[in-house]
Amino acid sequence: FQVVGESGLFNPDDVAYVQNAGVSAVLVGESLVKQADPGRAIAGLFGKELVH
Ligand SMILES: O=P(O)(O)OC[C@@H](O)[C@@H](O)c1c[nH]c2ccccc12
Repeated sequence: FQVVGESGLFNPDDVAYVQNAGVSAVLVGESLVKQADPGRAIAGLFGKELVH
């Protein structure tokens, strides 16, 4: 089965933290809907800049 990390993930450190704890997917809500540019916010969460 898949373990999902959810809630309270606001930055790349948070995502890395739950990944280190063994999750294979993340569910992010608040930190994305508060961003003006969700695509960029997703890229930022995973430590990548979007090509533009
Ligand atoms: O906004 P956050 O803290 O990133 O959380 C996202 C998500 O985990 C959360 O919205 C959620 C997970 N399961 C739910 C079920 C119903 C409503 C909301 C949720």
